[in-house]
Amino acid sequence: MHFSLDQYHVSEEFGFILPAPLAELPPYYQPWMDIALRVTDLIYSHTLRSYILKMPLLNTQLLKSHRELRLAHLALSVMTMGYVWQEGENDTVKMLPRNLAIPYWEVSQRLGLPPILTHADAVLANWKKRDPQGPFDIENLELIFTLPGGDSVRGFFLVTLLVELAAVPVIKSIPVVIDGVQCGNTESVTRALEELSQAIQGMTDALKKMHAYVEPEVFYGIIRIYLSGWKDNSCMPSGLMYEGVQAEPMEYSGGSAAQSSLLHCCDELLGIKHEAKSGAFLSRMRNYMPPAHKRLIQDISLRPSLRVFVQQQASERLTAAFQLCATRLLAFRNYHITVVSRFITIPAARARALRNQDISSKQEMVSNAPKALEETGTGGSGILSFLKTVRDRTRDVSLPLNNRASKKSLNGAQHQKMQHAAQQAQLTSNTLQRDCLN
Ligand code: HEM
Repeated sequence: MHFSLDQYHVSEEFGFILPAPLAELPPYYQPWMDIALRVTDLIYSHTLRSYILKMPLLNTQLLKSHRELRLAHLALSVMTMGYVWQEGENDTVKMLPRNLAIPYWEVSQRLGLPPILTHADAVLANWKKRDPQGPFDIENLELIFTLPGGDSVRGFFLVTLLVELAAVPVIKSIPVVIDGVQCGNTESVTRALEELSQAIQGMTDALKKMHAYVEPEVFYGIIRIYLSGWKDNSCMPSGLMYEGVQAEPMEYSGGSAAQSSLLHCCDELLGIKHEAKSGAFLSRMRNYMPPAHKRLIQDISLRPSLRVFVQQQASERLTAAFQLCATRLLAFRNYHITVVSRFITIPAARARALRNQDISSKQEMVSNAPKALEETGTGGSGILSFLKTVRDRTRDVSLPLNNRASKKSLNGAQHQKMQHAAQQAQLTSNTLQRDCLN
């Protein structure tokens, strides 16, 4: 049967990004919007919690469309993160009040999303164009809701959105690859993999923009706490009670691009198998995705193996195209590790050093960062060792090229192009590894 993207809530133009998100809810929900749009100011004036406590309990049945529900979830998520973290890690709350918790729970249930800020909220559904006729580029984009962190928070969410946009051709190639494998069409699988590898390169290029738009100290010292959850978080050891929803507190992980469906799709398509502990974390992250996106990942995993097909066909051009996808995915993960070093590991070391010398001052943004986040993030294991394990398993999927055979079956220009691209990708990952990982 032909593999179609229609049933997965993804589009040929926007991939996993929610197309044209709404920026307004029906007027009945104005009390939510009035607060959600001012969350940052209300946090700075330490008044957000009192505004939320006075908010009316609204009926969610007036929310009808998927886009209305997504906007409502985003607004309620931003309020929740602000409510919990308004006073930093030392004065958190045990309970989310019923007038926020009940509608949040209902909207979450209808969407199949957890009641916490996810990648699907903050990135996929949190954008609008300044000039509606203008291009989809960062200068013409704005967030619908923001959190403390000024231009850096805008940059963090929008650059991540650009990575999602760069990956649209990845999503478009998936059905072509799957159908091609099923019908034994080597030529179409090869071409689709060549496009896919180019799109992965585009994702890495988009990720590089993080440095231009986000300041590491602001990310580490201000933004990160508002993305944090209440699972494996020592400053909220028993999670959060959602008043009027359940008598026991619940635990949820914070927002992270580990919840983006992109890399999960690439992994399943290329046949990358993760090690038990990191694999368990990544599978858990699938519960933080819109259910249709999670289903796409699962359905890819149920299809016959692309890697086995590539090995069976013994076509050098096909093998080279597969190999290029694997190498470029490896380069993306390596680059991501350098980003994490710059935005988390280095500022964390600085914060620790300042603390040890007892010279932490309010002026130093990193000194104000929550200590509880220094060692958490991934179910207890260190962030970098988790990311390196995931990276190493990506390397394992490689199908090295047999050089002599490849010269025979590819024409000269094709061969040179593939060789050059593969060498470039290899060089990038070698350099990155040498520079920052060892
Ligand atoms: C300043 C920028 C970024 C930082 C500091 C950062 C940090 C992290 C951290 C700490 C993790 C570990 C898992 C967790 O704690 O949730 C992670 C995982 C991950 N991040 Fe990022 N990230 C950034 C940008 C991005 C972007 C733009 C993407 C692209 C969509 C991305 C994709 C991923 C993926 C896919 C994982 C799961 C591990 C993997 O599959 O390799 N990250 N990130």
